[in-house]
Amino acid sequence: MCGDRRLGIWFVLPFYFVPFFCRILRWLIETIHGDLKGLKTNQLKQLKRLYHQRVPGDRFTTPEFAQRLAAISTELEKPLCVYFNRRGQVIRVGVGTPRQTQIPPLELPRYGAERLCGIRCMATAPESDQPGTGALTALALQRLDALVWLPLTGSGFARRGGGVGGYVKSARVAHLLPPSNLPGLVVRGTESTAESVTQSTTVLPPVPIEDLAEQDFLDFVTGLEAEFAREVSGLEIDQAGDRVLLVGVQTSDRDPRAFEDGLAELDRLVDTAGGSVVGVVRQKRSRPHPQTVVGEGKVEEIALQAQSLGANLVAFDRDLSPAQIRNLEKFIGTRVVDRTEVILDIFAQRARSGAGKLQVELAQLEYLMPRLTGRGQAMSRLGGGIGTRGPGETKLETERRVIQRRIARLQREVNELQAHRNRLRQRRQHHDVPTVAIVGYTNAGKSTLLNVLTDAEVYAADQLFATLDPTTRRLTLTAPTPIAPIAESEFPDSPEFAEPTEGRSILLTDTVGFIQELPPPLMDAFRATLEEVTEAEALLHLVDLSHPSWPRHIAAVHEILGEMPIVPGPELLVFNKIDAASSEAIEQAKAECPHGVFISAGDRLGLETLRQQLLNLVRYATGE
Ligand SMILES: Nc1nc2c(ncn2[C@@H]2O[C@H](COP(=O)(O)OP(=O)(O)OP(=O)(O)O)[C@@H](O)[C@H]2O)c(=O)[nH]1
Ligand SMILES: [Mg+2]
Repeated sequence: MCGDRRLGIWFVLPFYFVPFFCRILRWLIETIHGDLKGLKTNQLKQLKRLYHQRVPGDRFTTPEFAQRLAAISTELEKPLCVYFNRRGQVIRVGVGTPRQTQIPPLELPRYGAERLCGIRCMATAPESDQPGTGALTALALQRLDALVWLPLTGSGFARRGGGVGGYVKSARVAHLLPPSNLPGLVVRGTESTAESVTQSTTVLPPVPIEDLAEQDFLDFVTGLEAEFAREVSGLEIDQAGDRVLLVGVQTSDRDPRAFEDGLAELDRLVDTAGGSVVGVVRQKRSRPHPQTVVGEGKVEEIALQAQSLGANLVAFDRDLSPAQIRNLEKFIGTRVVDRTEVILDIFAQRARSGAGKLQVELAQLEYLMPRLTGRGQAMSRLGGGIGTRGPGETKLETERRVIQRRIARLQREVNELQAHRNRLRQRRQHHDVPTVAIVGYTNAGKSTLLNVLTDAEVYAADQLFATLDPTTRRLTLTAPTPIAPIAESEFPDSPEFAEPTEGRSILLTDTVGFIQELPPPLMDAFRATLEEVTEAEALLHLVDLSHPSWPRHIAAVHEILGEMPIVPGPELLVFNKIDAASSEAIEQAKAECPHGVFISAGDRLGLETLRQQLLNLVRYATGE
């Protein structure tokens, strides 16, 4: 009997609770967005009722819906926006302009550059018959299917039977333009938001509302998407990697030349990482914005540029905090990386040897560790690209603890590697062969020089960070040939050159290239490799004299050497690529560094003088 009653309760309970939950659900779904100040309850109810209406999926609108919306808007004396999905269902109602009621980036579906977001907005406008920059910005930022603009007449009438009419007569449709319509796909330079938005959107002439209701919306949108897809696939054939928008922030502590150099270097880094730069946005600020690095307006401009140029990655020329990356990704809607991540990605692609891979993995994990939470919420990191290669992807999803354990293990392995290298070095010292490490900015020609001096076969290429692992080769320095080759006569030899000297064997080590503001995780992870430098008896500091920023490169190398725990031995400054350097650069270098040696490793110029100077350097370093 009692059991029967209990059963009965279980049977009846859902009838009480289901409607209750349905009401909560409806309340949650039927939210009215935007500025609700001063709205009466019955007006709110009227707006909520819009959620129960729908238009046929293949129509822009129906005259009835447009008139109903216009009538409410006229009564409220406020603009209204209604958002539809492709099935014609109302998914959002807002009081205000398209800008004020737009869907936050995280709530928007993202289908990639070849598709639109699947949502269209119908907006009433009490005052303007044409969408302005604000509305078009919203259209571009959300990648809306279309914006249907309904200018209000200011009056109207109620029909018998409940219908309304006369509140709106004509409508305008605005939509996004495929990238080829932009003047010059590669936009390098700053553009204002207004300019880029008018370039990436178009507003069609007004049509009577009845005529618009006759037009096939699905035909329109599939045609537009087909055009986007054609162009995007064309772009993808051209460039397989990431399409990257660079952002440079010139804070007051940055010298303008150094800033431009840094930006050019980031361009090169992105290129080396396999991405292609599609545009550059610059901003001058006294200091970085704590939340978003650049100002609010600039974030919007970046988002718009990324949209209109079809960029899928935004790279900043400075390091970003984990919170800044999260905020930027949320606003911009694409992945955001900083300079360190681009460099780490290059290292991940380049690492060949076990030791190199180990060090890169350690650096990547140390970098990613504080950035694990909330990263990549706005977009999938699947599918590869800058910042996703190497150990990143799968481990990102694993727990922090697992990663910490892995870091500890890698650290132990790096320590073992360090001990192994120590033993090798001790053996060399045991044989009393002095070591000279070739150091220098990345791409200076270090590996090329080792190859021409010792017939080594180290990989040398016009790429940043072509070398990650050190290579050591023996070089026998003998007395100079008495007749100097033609090239030598261009660069007068030092007085010692003519003196016959006896031969001597040295070990020459090619090392990983340096870069300004070397990311600390890399410095840490490459400790074992960099010790080759600190333990060398002397350094051959190679400088690419054909690079316009060579003085800055010298300073950057000195700065990194200064941070090393053991002070490296004496240094010989060698200027490379004189075949490609300007005569002014050669003159300036000679004036500033009178003891420098001038060579072209590529054209084998000045090598005899270099050998001689190396011998002197080694003698000086070993106290002979
Ligand atoms: N014009 C000219 N190019 C040179 C010379 N020496 C090297 N290069 C070129 O410079 C580029 C970089 O050479 P690498 O030897 O790989 O430079 P690296 O310093 O080892 O570079 P990383 O290992 O990437 O740090 C290659 O394309 C070389 O062909 C030179 O004397 N003149
Ligand atoms: Mg190299």
